[in-house]
Amino acid sequence: MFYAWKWRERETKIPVETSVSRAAAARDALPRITTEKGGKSTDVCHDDTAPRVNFQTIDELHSLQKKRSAPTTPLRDGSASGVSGTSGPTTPVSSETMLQSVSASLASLTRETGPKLIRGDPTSAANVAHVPVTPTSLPTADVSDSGLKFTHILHNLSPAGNNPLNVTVLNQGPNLILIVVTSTGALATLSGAKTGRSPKDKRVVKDETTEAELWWGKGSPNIEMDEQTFLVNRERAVDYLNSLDKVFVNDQYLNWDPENRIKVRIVSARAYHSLFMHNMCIRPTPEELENFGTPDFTIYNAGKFPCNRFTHYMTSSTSVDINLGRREMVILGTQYAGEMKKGLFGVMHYLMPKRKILSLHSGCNMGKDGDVALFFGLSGTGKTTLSTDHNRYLIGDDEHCWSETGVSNIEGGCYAKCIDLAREKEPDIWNAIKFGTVLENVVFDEHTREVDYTDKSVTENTRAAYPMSTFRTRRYRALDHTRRTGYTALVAGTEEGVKEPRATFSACFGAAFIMLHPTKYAAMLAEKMQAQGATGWLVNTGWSGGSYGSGSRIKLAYTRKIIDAIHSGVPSEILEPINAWEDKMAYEDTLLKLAGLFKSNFETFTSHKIGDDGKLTEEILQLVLTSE
Ligand SMILES: Nc1ncnc2c1ncn2[C@@H]1O[C@H](COP(=O)(O)OP(=O)(O)O)[C@@H](O)[C@H]1O
Ligand SMILES: C=C(OP(=O)(O)O)C(=O)O
Ligand SMILES: [Ca+2]
Ligand SMILES: [Mn+2]
Repeated sequence: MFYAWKWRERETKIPVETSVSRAAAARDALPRITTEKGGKSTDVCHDDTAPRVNFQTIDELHSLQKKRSAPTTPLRDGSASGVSGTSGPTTPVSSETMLQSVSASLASLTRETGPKLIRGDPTSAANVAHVPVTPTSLPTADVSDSGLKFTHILHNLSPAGNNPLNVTVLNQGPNLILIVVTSTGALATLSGAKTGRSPKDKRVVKDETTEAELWWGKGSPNIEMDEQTFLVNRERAVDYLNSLDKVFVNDQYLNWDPENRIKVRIVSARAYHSLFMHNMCIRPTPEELENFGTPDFTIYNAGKFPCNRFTHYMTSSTSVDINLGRREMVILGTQYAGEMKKGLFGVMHYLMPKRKILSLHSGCNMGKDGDVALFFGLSGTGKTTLSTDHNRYLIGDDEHCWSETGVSNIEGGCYAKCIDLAREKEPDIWNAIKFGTVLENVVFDEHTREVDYTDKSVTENTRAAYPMSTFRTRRYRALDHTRRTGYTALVAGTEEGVKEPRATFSACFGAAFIMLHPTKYAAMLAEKMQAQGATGWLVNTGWSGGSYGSGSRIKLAYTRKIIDAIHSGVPSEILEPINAWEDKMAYEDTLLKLAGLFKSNFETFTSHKIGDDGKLTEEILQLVLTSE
């Protein structure tokens, strides 16, 4: 059984041949299901009441972000220096249709049919476009205060032009974390207490369909919740959003392949989240926006507003909930913007394989001759850095789809780690940090507003989110040759609680985002590599010359040279890692240890059968066992 998504579903069969060589209109609410109650998932969930290392209060967090300095250039504190812009809507979308659609998205499931909406910024009354809205309900006994007021909708704002995002940003009030314009024009902000993703707080609704289709249990990133609990959290987020004076709404696309793109709506409380998704998702043209219609998937991002810990399945005040049946995601108790993009990536990991399209956690670029390279790796291994190559066209830095016709980027922007970012080392990323770019959790000088990229006071996981239009790019391109490079490790910072690199075998170089069993993606990868004659390379972008502690991270310049060598067809023998280790015995020991970890990790997958006869599982296992 498939969910009734609005697009044409193609017949999908999991390919069974392998061998890696050269390689809908709203679905009715689901029937309530019963799930095991009690402490089933206590081993995977965490308690976030542990004291923070760096800050205890919002004021302390703010003071971490601002470096003390002597005021050389007097700038007026906080306010709109260097910022201009007028308020009011500029998108030519049919206002009434959009408002009705957003009102339906924000409707409480238990009270009014939808909030009363007005376009524009309430803080600039003169410029607000009042659009007549048909009253959704007359006051009755169950009406709420939020049903009596108007909510201002800031729809598809962009950072530039006549749009008021920049002004809006600075007008969020004293209790909220603000955005500050830095010396390059990039907008710096804080994500609050959570500065990385919260995989232990991610929940996926288990219903009769997802129970059968998704990967559950040991090793899986999908921690179950039931439909009813999802609705409780959804209502919590919607009620919170409806209590606000203004709400940001982004209507955008995912996937540059026009045949396989989906329409997403992001409803959020903070300008920063709206601007982040404006940069990260594909931006519709005014005409496309006019005819946007009903989104295929909606995110309700309540940001800092927490979940209720007395709610079933909740083990902290953060909850990131995905409901594939309702085509909705709810975010409570975290403002880290990466949750939104990676949440949508999970949705693509569910939808695309149904259409025989392989979703990939990878960077991607293309040479002048049309050769395509995919860079697989967990967070911090270099997908963004290495796919941003001055001599090649950037396709995308993180999320791709490999279909029969080519590789396409899912997103419209990049999300670069910027710890220790330097102009000389990474000029392209450096230059992308300008007006419109969102800088998350970086530290800047309070007077000059120059960013200090070496400063980890807030977090090591500092980020820059910028639109792809910054680079020479090819958005979508038929595939000629694919070279595959891969390495996996878990670096500090991107996930809460990870403080130093850890050896890990993350299925598909991104187990946190997959929805189906890893062997399904593995089978598709094997088939596609074989069909396209793709070559795979394992490139170490991590420790060289010894383990973490004694060795050091291989220089970025050298990694780039190795990748250049791969592109120009150098023989693989010269790229032997043992040559870099002085202590050959230590190398052998580490290798053996790693092989042992790899083998025991793989045992998780041996029980899973693909296809009717499990032949593919056996073949993959055979490959693993003979490669020792
Ligand atoms: N040899 C190397 N190869 C790739 N990145 C490196 C290397 N040495 C250091 N780095 C740094 O590691 C980080 C890689 O992060 P990023 O490219 O954002 O990873 P990902 O996109 O895979 O999460 C960057 O800060 C980069 O400067
Ligand atoms: C944004 C993320 O991805 P990456 O670190 O791979 O860029 C993340 O994992 O939160
Ligand atoms: Ca987190
Ligand atoms: Mn990245």
